[in-house]
Amino acid sequence: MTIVRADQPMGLKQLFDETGSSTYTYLLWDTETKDCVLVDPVDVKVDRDLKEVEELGLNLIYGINTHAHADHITGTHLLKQQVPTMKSIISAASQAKADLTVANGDRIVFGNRSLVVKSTPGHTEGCVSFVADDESFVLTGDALLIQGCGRTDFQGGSAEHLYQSVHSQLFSLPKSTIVYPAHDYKSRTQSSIGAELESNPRLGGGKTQDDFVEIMAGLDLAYPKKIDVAVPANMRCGVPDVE
Ligand SMILES: N[C@@H](CCC(=O)N[C@@H](CSS)C(=O)NCC(=O)O)C(=O)O
Ligand SMILES: [Fe+2]
Repeated sequence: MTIVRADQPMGLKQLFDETGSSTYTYLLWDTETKDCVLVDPVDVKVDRDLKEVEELGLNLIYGINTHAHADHITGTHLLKQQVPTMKSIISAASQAKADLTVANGDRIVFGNRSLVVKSTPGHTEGCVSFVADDESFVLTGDALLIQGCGRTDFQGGSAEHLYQSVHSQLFSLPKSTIVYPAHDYKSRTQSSIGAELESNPRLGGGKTQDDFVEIMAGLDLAYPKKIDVAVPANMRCGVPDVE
């Protein structure tokens, strides 16, 4: 049986990859049982992540990815080598390999705490977001970024799907829910559903789906530098190519 301690905050540490990807990795834990998960770990930051786990006296249960990333290799493979009991998790819709796959509505339980899986495709077909058991925060991956959103021009991306995902699955959360994205390129650390609903320049402030599709079609972004290496590796849970 899962006893949700919604009267106490979940342990949360936001960790940043300053080496190029500007990825936020999240260490979440049950403050009573010390069971923890890492969400969106980066390969070059695995030693830092494990040091955090050790210093806080935590037991690493799951290494979770919001999607098959295009800009960096996930740390889940390296984490599994160092913590063989840890299980990797990704969405079934991503079609990537992992020990466990999840779909909309599933609950990822660690100790007496949990994350609810929300299917938020559009940046990639398999993107999911994770809502804390008490709805105090949501990890949005690359679906919803602070005053922005994930691009929709590769990996089965679709501006129409992303608009629907954000409006139906994320903007329906309480306005007070804190938004923790997988990236920020301007040193911002968090937002809220209320703030994004009101002023996200792509998706908020009453922007229609047609407005959004036009905005996304005009972005003209350079492809991530590591995309050709990162996507195939991430489809294998971060296992590098073996020639
Ligand atoms: N410069 C970076 C890649 C930047 C990028 O494309 N970011 C993605 C998220 S990682 S798949 C994105 O969706 N950006 C949206 C935006 O509006 O910038 C690199 O080369 O690694
Ligand atoms: Fe991405």
